[in-house]
Amino acid sequence: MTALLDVRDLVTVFPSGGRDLRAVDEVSFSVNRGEVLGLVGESGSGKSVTGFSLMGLVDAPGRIASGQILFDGDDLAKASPEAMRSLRGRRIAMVFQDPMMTLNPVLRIGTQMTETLHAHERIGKPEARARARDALAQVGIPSPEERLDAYPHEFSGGMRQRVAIAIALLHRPDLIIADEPTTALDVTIQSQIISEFQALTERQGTAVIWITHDLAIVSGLADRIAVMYGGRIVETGPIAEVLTAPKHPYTRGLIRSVPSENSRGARLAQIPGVTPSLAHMPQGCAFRSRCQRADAACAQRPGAYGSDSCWHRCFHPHEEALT
Ligand SMILES: Nc1ncnc2c1ncn2[C@@H]1O[C@H](COP(=O)(O)OP(=O)(O)OP(=O)(O)O)[C@@H](O)[C@H]1O
Repeated sequence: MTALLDVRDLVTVFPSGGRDLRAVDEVSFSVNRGEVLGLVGESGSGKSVTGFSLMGLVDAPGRIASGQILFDGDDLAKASPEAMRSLRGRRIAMVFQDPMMTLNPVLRIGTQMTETLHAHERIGKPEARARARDALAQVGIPSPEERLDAYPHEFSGGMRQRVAIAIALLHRPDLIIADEPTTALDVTIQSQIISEFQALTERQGTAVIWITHDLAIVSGLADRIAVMYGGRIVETGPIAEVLTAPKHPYTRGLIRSVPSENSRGARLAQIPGVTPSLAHMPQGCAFRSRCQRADAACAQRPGAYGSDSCWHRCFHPHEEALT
């Protein structure tokens, strides 16, 4: 089966001090139709910049320096700004941590939704309004007909994020990139929105890249996982396989730092040290400055070891399952 999205050796850079700093460094992964990929890593690991690269939304002077983003056969890394504008929202949509990245504060919700329907699908006003109302109802907005006439500030944070999700789903895109969409919300609302989002995307057959620093979120949500560190994917595979027998020391550290039922009250094992800044990324394996297994070999850049669908980048991988 050909993947819906096939990202190959993607490099996205931000120029600084006369150098191109690699925020995304030779990243490769694929997403099949209807599949959910969890893109996980600590703050600054390059998850959002990967998402923005796929959407053609990297802030200048940042740019995609090399690699391919094959989406349904077309290379988005080489697509014109016009082609990306036509694709965005319609075939690939993004939900951000802050819903105001999607919503225009001075326009009524209904106007925003019907304008995008008109622009992308050329449908008339009454039909667009009905579609917009149904989309709000689908994400659990009460009295959707009346709420179409409200402004974004008249919604609570959770409801505003629901509206942003409704807009992302409006054109039944093939792929949604969800960038920490529930992080700013309280835990109960968070889990409600996650399960509603999951049900809706499943019903529509939408593929999802779920970006998060929180492994607990993706463990119940994703089919596959890709773990990022220092702009690189260090391990990827089917979620159950990676979570039960993580090979990369960084993945193992992330899993150990997630609170579980059993660990309540116990000290969690934090990964010692901090993520190096882009300007000070170590040569070779980016994790080696924090890794207890690192030795001289790790000054070289590790290749991808394993199978096409399940691999890691480590010279000293763990072989045993987690206990
Ligand atoms: N517009 C920009 N200009 C310069 N550097 C940037 C820009 N955007 C991101 N970066 C840098 O790129 C690196 C990756 O950032 P990114 O936001 O993708 O990380 P992340 O894993 O999504 O973290 P978070 O969870 O905090 O959003 C960081 O070092 C960040 O400082």
